[in-house]
Amino acid sequence: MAHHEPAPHHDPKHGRRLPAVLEDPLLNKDTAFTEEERESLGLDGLIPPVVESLHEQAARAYEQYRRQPSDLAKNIFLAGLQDRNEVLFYRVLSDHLRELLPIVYDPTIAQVIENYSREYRRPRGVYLSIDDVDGIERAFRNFGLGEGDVDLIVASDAEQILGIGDWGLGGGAGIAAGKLAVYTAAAGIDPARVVPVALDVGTDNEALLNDPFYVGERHARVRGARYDAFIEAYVSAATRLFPHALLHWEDFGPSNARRILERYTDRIPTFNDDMQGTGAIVLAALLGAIRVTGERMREQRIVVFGAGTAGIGIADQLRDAMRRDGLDEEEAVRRVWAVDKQGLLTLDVGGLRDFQRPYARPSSEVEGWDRDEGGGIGLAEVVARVQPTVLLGTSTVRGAFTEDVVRSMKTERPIVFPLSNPTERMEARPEDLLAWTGGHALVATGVPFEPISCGGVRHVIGQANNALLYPGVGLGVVVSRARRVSDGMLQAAAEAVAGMVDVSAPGASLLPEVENLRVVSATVAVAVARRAAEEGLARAELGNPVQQVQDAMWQPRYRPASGGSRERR
Ligand SMILES: NC(=O)C1=CN([C@@H]2O[C@H](COP(=O)(O)OP(=O)(O)OC[C@H]3O[C@@H](n4cnc5c(N)ncnc54)[C@H](O)[C@@H]3O)[C@@H](O)[C@H]2O)C=CC1
Ligand SMILES: CC(=O)C(=O)O
Ligand SMILES: [Mg+2]
Repeated sequence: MAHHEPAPHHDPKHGRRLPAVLEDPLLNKDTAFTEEERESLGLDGLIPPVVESLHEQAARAYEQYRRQPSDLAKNIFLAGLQDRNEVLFYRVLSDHLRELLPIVYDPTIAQVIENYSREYRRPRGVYLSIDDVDGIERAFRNFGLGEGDVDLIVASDAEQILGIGDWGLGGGAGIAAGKLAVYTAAAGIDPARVVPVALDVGTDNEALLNDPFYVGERHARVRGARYDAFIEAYVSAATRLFPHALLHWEDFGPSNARRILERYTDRIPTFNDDMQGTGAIVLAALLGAIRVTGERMREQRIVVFGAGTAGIGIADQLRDAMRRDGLDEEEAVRRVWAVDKQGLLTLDVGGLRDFQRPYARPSSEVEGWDRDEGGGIGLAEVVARVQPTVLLGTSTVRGAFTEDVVRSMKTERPIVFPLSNPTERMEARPEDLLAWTGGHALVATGVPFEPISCGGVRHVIGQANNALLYPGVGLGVVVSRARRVSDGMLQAAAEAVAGMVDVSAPGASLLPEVENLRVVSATVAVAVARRAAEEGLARAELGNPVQQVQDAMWQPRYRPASGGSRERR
């Protein structure tokens, strides 16, 4: 190579280096660089001579994708594409959203996370360690974005990834990147203005601790004061460096999830997706379901199976919805029965968590109810006694909603949402729920399903996954520059989603279809931004929110290249 002219950014001390635009996935266009760009950027002879359109590149990439032998391989292929060329990655993802979302996100993301260290190829985002609290600010600075350059940060400590438990560093890195890919595909959040953050506090997962390939800190999870100090250091560095950013929390353990949200929700724009995003999307699905049954929100009797982060997050939002429909706080709380490992939560069961306590029932209410060997009141007994109209699953217990349990709901149109992810954690499969109820169950699930035929009706299964909601919330916050994420903004998001659904045809989905995700997200964003303004929380002027949301949405298309600068946009 010594006899060649040096490449534009050649530094002899460091050997040969490709021009920066080919190495930066946010700038790279590969065969789509025009003749003029190739000349001005010093790319002549470094790319095959053909000049292709994004459309042509996307067709090739999709062919390559289709040839991958497994879902995990497909995800790894797409991650490689994202690392080379983000515009092309998002073009392919957007063009085939329904097919690719389950590969980039739920359910395949669970496998990606379980295999993170073994399949590790290159870094993405910022890795923060509890063993180097002083390095937090440096890590963010090294990422290369300045004040005003960041709209959104997704952080996870991976204690409760989906329903698969503690996955340490790879869990945090994997879920943060996956959630952000959905933000961009669904709501056009600019991929140059986001940061995925893995908060590595150790792991209690023995398989990881003993895996020679594990890339995280090799010690047990740190808890208590040191944990809180680490979270505080993360929040203060992030808000100091990126004062406009929305801080999104994902897949924390139940006690930390709630404690962290409560600590910061009145101080900064922040939200917990598992508690609030899930609560709002389930509210949206339930609003659809009661339009079918013709009942009111305040009339529902709701059994929540799995009273953790998601379960109680949902309960809180449904309680608030019943209050808005005329019940007082006490009456609304009394229409929710929470069941966890101990069985029905009553005031006398051991191990009640703070956030479960409001839903725990007085013991006098359950006198004479059947108890199992351990003394608890199991789901079957609760359902038989309560005769709920709504049964929600956030337990991670596969198959917990048996035929007997569902039949004993005895209501004509049982509303049953097995929400646990990934697929092998679902409380019931939708085809079974429909078969057991002669097609009468109103079903929505956390993972996607193809439509199901039952009794001559084609049932479209709504995906009650927070992915249908949080991207629009994030976009609404970004556009309005909201100071906080309020309950009113989440309510507005839920109602906006519900308002997009027509449930009049038999078998209709209770939620909008994934193909329409960009429309859903834009609609949610407008509703969220408007509510932020009404509540005095918007820092941006909102003259025309519809247009402002549209203008803010990043599109996967190439922009004219502007020299070979390594500056991120
Ligand atoms: N569809 C969606 O958008 C979302 C779904 N989820 C799913 O919900 C599930 C739970 O997630 P998190 O709430 O974050 O976890 P979590 O750990 O906070 O909650 C799970 C709860 O289920 C309880 N549980 C475990 N085994 C049980 C049993 N045999 N009987 C009764 N209860 C039992 C646990 O004690 C815990 O309270 C996961 O599968 C997750 O993927 C979570 C967030 C969003
Ligand atoms: C969807 C989601 O956030 C979860 O399962 O944790
Ligand atoms: Mg989650």
